Amino acid sequence: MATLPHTILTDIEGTTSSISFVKDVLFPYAHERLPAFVAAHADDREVRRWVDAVAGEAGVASDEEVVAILREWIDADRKHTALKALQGMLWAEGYRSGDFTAHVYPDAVEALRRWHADGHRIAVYSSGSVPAQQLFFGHSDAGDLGALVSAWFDTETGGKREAASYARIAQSLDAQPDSILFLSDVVEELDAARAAGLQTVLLDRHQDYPQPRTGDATGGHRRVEGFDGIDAG
Ligand SMILES: CSCCC(=O)C(=O)COP(=O)(O)O
Ligand SMILES: [Mg+2]
Repeated sequence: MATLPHTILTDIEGTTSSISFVKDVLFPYAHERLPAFVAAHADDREVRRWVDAVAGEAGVASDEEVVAILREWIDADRKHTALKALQGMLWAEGYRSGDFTAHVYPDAVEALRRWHADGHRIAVYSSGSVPAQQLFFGHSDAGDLGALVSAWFDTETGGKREAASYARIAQSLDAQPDSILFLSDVVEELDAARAAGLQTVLLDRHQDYPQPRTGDATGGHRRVEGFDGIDAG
């Protein structure tokens, strides 16, 4: 990339961080603790808000039914805003008690630090809720990376496969779309970002995608295998 755009907007799972950490550590942690968590916090306003939202959407009445639905959604990797908000609350306990730290690829840590030091603005757009994103970067394997990120977006801004979400993010960042580079492992997300005028790069990490996505499978997006390839080419 000849000149790196001023703003770098990055996805998390499969991009800065391994899919396996999310699927094999975070999701099982939430799945196991969800019933006790909802029972213990049933009167907390934020918990109630999301539990009631799922109950209304699914047409069920009891918290136990909602919990069963949420656990099915975890197994199916549904990127539902209510699930993501509740997962974030659950993971808070795990990070604070030191049960795990968040995986961030060393090449991503190095590039994020370098871009930040060079004056680039770094923003995150993930299906994980904003509080979950902040916990993630605040408790990474490489320490607290939260200060590197100056803006956070989740699906309350809109779905990651919808061009309108990226237009909203550009507006919120007060930036021209083409001054933003979006990094993701998901071609459909990159397609949506490109349709909104953003620059795009596909992360195709061998650990996450053992079959390289080349040719048509890249969707015409520039493909790299790690963050060190982004401002190298
Ligand atoms: C930062 S929260 C953990 C990741 C997560 O729950 C998730 O759904 C990640 O999706 P992404 O949009 O970052 O691929
Ligand atoms: Mg991803």
